[in-house]
Amino acid sequence: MLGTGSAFAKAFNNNNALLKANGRNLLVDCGITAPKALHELGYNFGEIDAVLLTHIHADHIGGMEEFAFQSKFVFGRKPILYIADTLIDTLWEHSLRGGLQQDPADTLSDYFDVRPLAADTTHELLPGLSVELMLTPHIPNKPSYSLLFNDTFFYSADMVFDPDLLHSLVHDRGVQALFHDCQLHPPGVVHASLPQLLTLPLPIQERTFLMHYGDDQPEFVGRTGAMRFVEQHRVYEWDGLTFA
Ligand SMILES: Nc1ccn([C@@H]2O[C@@H]3COP(=O)(O)O[C@H]3[C@H]2O)c(=O)n1
Ligand SMILES: [Zn+2]
Ligand SMILES: [Zn+2]
Repeated sequence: MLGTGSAFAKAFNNNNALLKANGRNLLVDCGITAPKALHELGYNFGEIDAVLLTHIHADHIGGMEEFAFQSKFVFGRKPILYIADTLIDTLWEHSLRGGLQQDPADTLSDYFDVRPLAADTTHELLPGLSVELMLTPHIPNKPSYSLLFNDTFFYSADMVFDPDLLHSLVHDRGVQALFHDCQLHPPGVVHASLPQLLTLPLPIQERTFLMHYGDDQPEFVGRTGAMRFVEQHRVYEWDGLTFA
């Protein structure tokens, strides 16, 4: 995990991940802190093969300008950008164009190999790694897509509490682990709050790991029921069924 912090956290980096599969590197979101977070772990953007974005908030896309510029002008390559088809226009027109547009580069495709993803369909991202984008509620009229990797690992985008979805993932779809954003202090409003997540039944809590938390997270260790915190800079090994 490059970071496990909320949008306003200062003790933690933005909630972004580096997912490795068969020697390839996929960034899961690329927020404001991602360039420095990668550097802290000994990576540079030239080693990132692809990025997958969940939604258009700066803690999830704020590092994309540097990723684009470094890829084009430092490393001379065009990384793959996996993104929901509904987000492409907003990402370019309303977030990145102001910085990246320069003659003759006038589109997102001048910087990235853009691969639009339809929701509710399984897509192969890298050898051995597939994803299904699930539109999950975050802010009204603002699409945000949670991620289901290899049918077994759910990684929430920012989303409000949706216990029916979590129940269905575990009991109908056999999901083994859920990384979920968590607002430690209620009300959640645009995220699931810890008190809400604590109402989940034990079998779901046991599979749930909390991320996207605020700076006072250490005060909540031991107060999360059967749920555990995702830890920044920790490497989670995942064999398709379990984490270690
Ligand atoms: N309606 C909103 C919109 C945003 N916010 C806060 O701004 C943050 C943007 O990044 P985030 O990670 O989605 O978390 C959001 C809220 O903290 C909020 O609290 N209410
Ligand atoms: Zn966020
Ligand atoms: Zn958000």
